[in-house]
Amino acid sequence: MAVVCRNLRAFAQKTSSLRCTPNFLRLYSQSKPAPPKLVTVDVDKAGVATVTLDRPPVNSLNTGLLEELGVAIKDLEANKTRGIILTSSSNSVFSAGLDILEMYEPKKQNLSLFWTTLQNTWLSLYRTSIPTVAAINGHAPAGGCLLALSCEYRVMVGPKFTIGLNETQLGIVAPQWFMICMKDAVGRRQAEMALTAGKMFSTQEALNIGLIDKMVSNKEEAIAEAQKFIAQFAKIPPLARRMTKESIRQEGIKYMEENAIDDLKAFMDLVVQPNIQKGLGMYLEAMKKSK
Ligand SMILES: CC/C=C\C/C=C\C/C=C\CC/C=C/CC(=O)SCCNC(=O)CCNC(=O)[C@H](O)C(C)(C)COP(=O)(O)OP(=O)(O)OC[C@H]1O[C@@H](n2cnc3c(N)ncnc32)[C@H](O)[C@@H]1OP(=O)(O)O
Repeated sequence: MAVVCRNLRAFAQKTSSLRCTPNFLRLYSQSKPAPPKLVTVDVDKAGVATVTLDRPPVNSLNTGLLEELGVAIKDLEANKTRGIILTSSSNSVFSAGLDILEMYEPKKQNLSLFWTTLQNTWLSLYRTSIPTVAAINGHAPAGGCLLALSCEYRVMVGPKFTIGLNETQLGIVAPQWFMICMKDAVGRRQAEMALTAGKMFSTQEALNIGLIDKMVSNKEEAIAEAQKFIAQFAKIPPLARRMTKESIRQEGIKYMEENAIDDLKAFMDLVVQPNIQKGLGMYLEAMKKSK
């Protein structure tokens, strides 16, 4: 029932007029099949989970997908999974980042839920004691790059895909915790250059600055490399590993624990500004026209 309720809540979030009331749940569960899952989880014989983002066409991160991803991580932690490989069901996009439709002409309550779900899911992924690898099998702009950066190791299919925190190109500032993730991976100097320019890196460029750890030529190779990375931890005492990861990631963890409310307020205040709303509308229009 918990899973059904979660799925229904995710569905209700997609359809602003519906609410997850008991009556709605009863009526809905009697009359309609469950909505498709946005995240699938497959655990192999070695106990390694492949977590696949599955929200066509571009895995843009809406509240429903983020919530499912957060729940999947918690479930895998409870089941003592040996590793998590985060990947995409698309063969050209890992994730297009935050779903712009969640931010365009939003209801206040939905916007708040969206951002807190992003914060919580990010923190779950960033701090999980389970070894994490992003198998990046397509473009990964902005929030898509954030998800990859939150993993411990990044294998990317190249050479034609791009990755980066491109927020300044969109006229916005990446939140502090996005910046911390980039600094974690490439160091302060490269992070400053990447973020101020909002640079999208080719796979080779990303490899050169350490934004990704390995370039491969297809998804199967990416998964195999991810499995190899995870396998090395079989010989490492888990408590020592967990404490080391938690300690080395302290800046990001502490930042979110201490600033989640201010971060939410800053986001909410910014998004509803008329000039930002106008910009979002134009951006959506431009994406449609570029087809
Ligand atoms: C832009 C945000 C601006 C302001 C926010 C305001 C305040 C926020 C403050 C702080 C938050 C800061 C954090 C932001 C992080 C983010 O993640 S913002 C999102 C940034 N993402 C992008 O800019 C990526 C845009 N997409 C692309 O570049 C391409 O789609 C991509 C290269 C990923 C794939 O290309 P392609 O395969 O050719 O697909 P299409 O471009 O044709 O897209 C297919 C349909 O998907 C829709 N779509 C694409 N990206 C998004 C998205 N992020 N959200 C919602 N919808 C998206 C696109 O419109 C097409 O729809 P259609 O089929 O036409 O209906």
